[in-house]
Amino acid sequence: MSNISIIEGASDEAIAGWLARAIGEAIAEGGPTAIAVPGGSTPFPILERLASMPLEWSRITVWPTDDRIVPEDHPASNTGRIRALLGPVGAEVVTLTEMEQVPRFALVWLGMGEDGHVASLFPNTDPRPDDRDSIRRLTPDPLPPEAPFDRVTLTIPALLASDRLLLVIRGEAKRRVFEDALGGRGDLPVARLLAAATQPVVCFT
Ligand SMILES: O=C1O[C@H](COP(=O)(O)O)[C@@H](O)[C@H](O)[C@H]1O
Repeated sequence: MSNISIIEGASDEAIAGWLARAIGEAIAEGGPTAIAVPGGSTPFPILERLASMPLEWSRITVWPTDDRIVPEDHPASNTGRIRALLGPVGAEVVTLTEMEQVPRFALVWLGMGEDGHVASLFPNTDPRPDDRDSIRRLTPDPLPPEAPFDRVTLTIPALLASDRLLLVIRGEAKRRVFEDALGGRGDLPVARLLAAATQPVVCFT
């Protein structure tokens, strides 16, 4: 497991500031910069603040870590919501399909569900660090009631082909799941991901 820093009680503004610095550093190293960002509900207030920060957005390609198989104008579409915020400032936002060639990411930002899923790697899907595919289409079981759709997702090796990992874990129940994963207890997707990570990981709670 890699070097993990936990930053407690961070505001959305503080997390957006951290992201802007990390992305700015990656851009300064030259060339196009690919990042991956989560969906769900937690990231959007942070993304709203990030979108107003002075970054060279035209040099940034944004990949959703995962999405629900719905049209982009559906309220549950992660890609649609990310594009609505970051398209207007000049970022390229990728639509995740099994046909895409996945780059190495400067930064992968992940959320986590209370069931220990990261991206759309749900416990029933047996996500593996040695998966040969970078992107998979799958069906969560049980289907989460707030987003009961088939999914498309980056796999563990695609998420770990990154220079940094960031997690934002809010709420006591998620915190307990995360602490168990860190302590090597259980075999949930988040535990598998963290066990295989070698890059620096920052977790905001
Ligand atoms: O369905 C999803 O859920 C997770 C967690 O979302 P949150 O709303 O509890 O923050 C998210 O990370 C993932 O990208 C999303 O598709």
